Amino acid sequence: MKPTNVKSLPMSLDEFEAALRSKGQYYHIHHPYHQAMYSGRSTPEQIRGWVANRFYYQINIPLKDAAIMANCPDREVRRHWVQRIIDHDGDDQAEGGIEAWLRLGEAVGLTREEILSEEHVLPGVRFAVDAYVNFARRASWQEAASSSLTELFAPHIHQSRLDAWPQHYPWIEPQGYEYFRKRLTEARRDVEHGLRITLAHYQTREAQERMLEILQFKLDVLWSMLDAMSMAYELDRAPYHTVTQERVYHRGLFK
Ligand SMILES: O=C(O)c1cc(C(=O)O)c2c(n1)C(=O)C(=O)c1cc(C(=O)O)[nH]c1-2
Repeated sequence: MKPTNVKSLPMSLDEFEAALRSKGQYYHIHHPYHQAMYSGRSTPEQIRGWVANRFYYQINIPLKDAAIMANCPDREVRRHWVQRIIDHDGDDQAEGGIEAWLRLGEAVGLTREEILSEEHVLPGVRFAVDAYVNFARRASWQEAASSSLTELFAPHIHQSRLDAWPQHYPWIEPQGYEYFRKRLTEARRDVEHGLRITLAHYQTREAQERMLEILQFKLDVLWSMLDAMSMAYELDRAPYHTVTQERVYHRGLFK
C-alpha cells in the first residue's frame, strides 16, 4: 500500500540556499524598464521618473526595518539590524542612503523639493512599497527579515548601473552615483546576516517552501513597481491619462 501523509524531507542547507538563489531569475534586473536603462535606451524623463518613484522605496526601508526590530525580542539580532536604519537615515558620521538618493535625484535633474513632495510617486508604486512595509509589520521578525533577501541579487544590479549609466547618460552628474557605490558593500553585509537568520529559521520542508513564497512576494513588489513606471513613462498611460495630464494621485494617507 502507498504510504499516506509522508511529509517531504527538508532541503539541506545547501539545497535551500540554492533554491533561494535560483529565485534570482525573477529579479527586477530582468524587467524591461531596467533593461532599457542599462542599454542606454531610456529618456531623461524615464530616468527621472524612476529615481523619483524609487525614492518612495528608499524612505520606507527604514520604516520596514524598524518594524522588524519592533517585533524582535533578540538583542543580538537588533544590534545587527539597527545598522540598516543607520545606513539609510545616516548619523553624525555619515549622511546615509536617503540623502545620497536625493543627490542622485539632483544629478538627474530633479529638485529636492520635487522628490520630497512625492508628487511623482505613482499609486502602483506606493501600493507595492506599502505592501512590503505592512508585511514586515504583521509577519514574524524572522519572516520579515528573510524577505529582504532579494538583496542577494542587488550588488549585481548596482554594479550594472555603475558600469552602464556613465557611458550612456553623460548628462547625469557623476556625484549622483555614490548611492549605488555605497550599496555594493552594505548589501553584501546585509545578505550575510539575513541569510544566517533564514537558513537557521526554516527547518521543515513546508517552512522552506513558505520562505520561497515570501521571496516571490518581495520579487513581485519590485517587479510591480516597474510595471507601474512602464505604464506611466514608457506607454504614456499614467493614471487618469484619459482625463488629465495632471498628477492628481494621492500623496499618502499615513504621514
Ligand atoms: O536598486 C535596487 O535594485 C535595489 C533592490 C533592493 C532589493 O532587492 O530589495 C534594495 C535596494 N536596491 C537598496 O538599495 C536597498 O537599500 C535595499 C534594502 C532592501 C531590503 O529589502 O531591506 N532592499 C533593497
